[in-house]
Amino acid sequence: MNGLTKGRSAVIIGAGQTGRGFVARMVASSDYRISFVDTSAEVVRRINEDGAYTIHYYNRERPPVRITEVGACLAGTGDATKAVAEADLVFTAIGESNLPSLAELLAQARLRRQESGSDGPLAIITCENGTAPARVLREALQTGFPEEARGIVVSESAIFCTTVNLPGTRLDILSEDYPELPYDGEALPGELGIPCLVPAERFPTLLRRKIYTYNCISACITYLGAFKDYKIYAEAANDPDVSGLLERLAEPLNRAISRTLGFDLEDQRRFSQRAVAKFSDYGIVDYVDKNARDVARKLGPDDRLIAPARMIMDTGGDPSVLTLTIAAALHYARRERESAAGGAAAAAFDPSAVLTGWSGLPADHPLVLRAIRHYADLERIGRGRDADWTPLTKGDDNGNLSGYGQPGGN
Ligand SMILES: NC(=O)C1=CN([C@@H]2O[C@H](COP(=O)(O)OP(=O)(O)OC[C@H]3O[C@@H](n4cnc5c(N)ncnc54)[C@H](O)[C@@H]3O)[C@@H](O)[C@H]2O)C=CC1
Ligand SMILES: O=P(O)(O)OC[C@H]1O[C@](O)(CO)[C@@H](O)[C@@H]1O
Repeated sequence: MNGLTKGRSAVIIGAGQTGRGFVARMVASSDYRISFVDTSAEVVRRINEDGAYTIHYYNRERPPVRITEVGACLAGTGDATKAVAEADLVFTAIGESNLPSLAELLAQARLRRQESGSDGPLAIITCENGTAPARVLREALQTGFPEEARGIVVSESAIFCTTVNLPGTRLDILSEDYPELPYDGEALPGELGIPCLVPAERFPTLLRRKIYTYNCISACITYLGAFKDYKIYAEAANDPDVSGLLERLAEPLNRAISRTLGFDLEDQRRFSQRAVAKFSDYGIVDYVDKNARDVARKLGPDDRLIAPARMIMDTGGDPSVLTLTIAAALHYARRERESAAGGAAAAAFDPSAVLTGWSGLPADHPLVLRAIRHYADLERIGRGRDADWTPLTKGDDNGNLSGYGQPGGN
């Protein structure tokens, strides 16, 4: 225990699977008191009633970790502002697209801090899957609260740890045994007193690489797996059609990322192989639907499918595995709309309009045209594990999928 850090306070905004199940474990290994802020009254109530919960590992040989003496405040209350104002370190784990909604809370907390004479900056670390979560939060702060923004430092981290709620419990978590949280040490210099937090340089580039490799591969497993009607994530990853497509994706993706972001190709290959190996591990029980949430975000211009597909095209590779995944993601979005509207929205779903709206690409962009053709291919083949995917997976003489030819063609 580091005596210098004794009595410090950490606030984790977002008491969900990552906040409660991973970030808290990273912080609990140091001498910070932990409190949560969440919009869910139910989660806040449970944390305050129980004051503790357990993180179990997929690897049953590792003893579970008990997180104790925790409390929580409901977002939007004075208690939440007070907790953030008094915090030595604040984490967010609420989803990148929700970050702008924190600007007011953080600005009020900063003001309160100043008024109470404690003038140090409010230090935030985002724990979100996104390509630029710190920028998203900084921009919201600067737009809405330019004065207070000057006293708020925003760093970002990369989450490699899979966590799921443990069914049948109030707050317990099932977690991968991941030991550390890498974060942007240039944005937040200085000793934090939390050994599991590892500062890294060039962090915005590292985070983009993570989203465009690890989360890109994950999105392929998820949406292709969802179209085949898998529920368990590792089963989807081990499906022969899906794993064959991942193999086909690996080289163009690795070359594109290595060239565009400046990583050594061999190192990039190992990085992507590790991701595939993890996602194929039946011991890490994760769910297709959990990974499929928020399709609009995942089809955004800078996110895990569109940006790497463009990088692959720009470096002369075949982006068809990604355009097929984009098509499967559109089918997922359509099914979500249908079930929300009781089936009524089926006829109204225009995949091209949805994709151009989310991705920002024009309707005649080669990636959009390919994805829309794949959308029709998938419709023809039909859902389920027994559908014959040979027309989609066999590739042409040049190794391109579906005979769609070279990049730039459609
Ligand atoms: N669960 C996982 O395995 C992984 C999650 N992540 C990332 O972690 C972040 C959180 O994801 P999960 O924990 O899985 O989601 P989750 O849905 O389990 O938890 C999110 C929590 O944030 C709360 N929340 C939402 N908006 C809020 C706001 N404005 N203020 C306060 N609380 C708010 C929700 O009520 C919920 O309790 C996301 O950015 C996700 O991409 C990254 C890698 C792995
Ligand atoms: O909110 P997102 O971007 O789906 O991220 C969460 C997912 O990311 C992963 O770490 C990898 O896909 C999953 O374990 C997790 O469900």
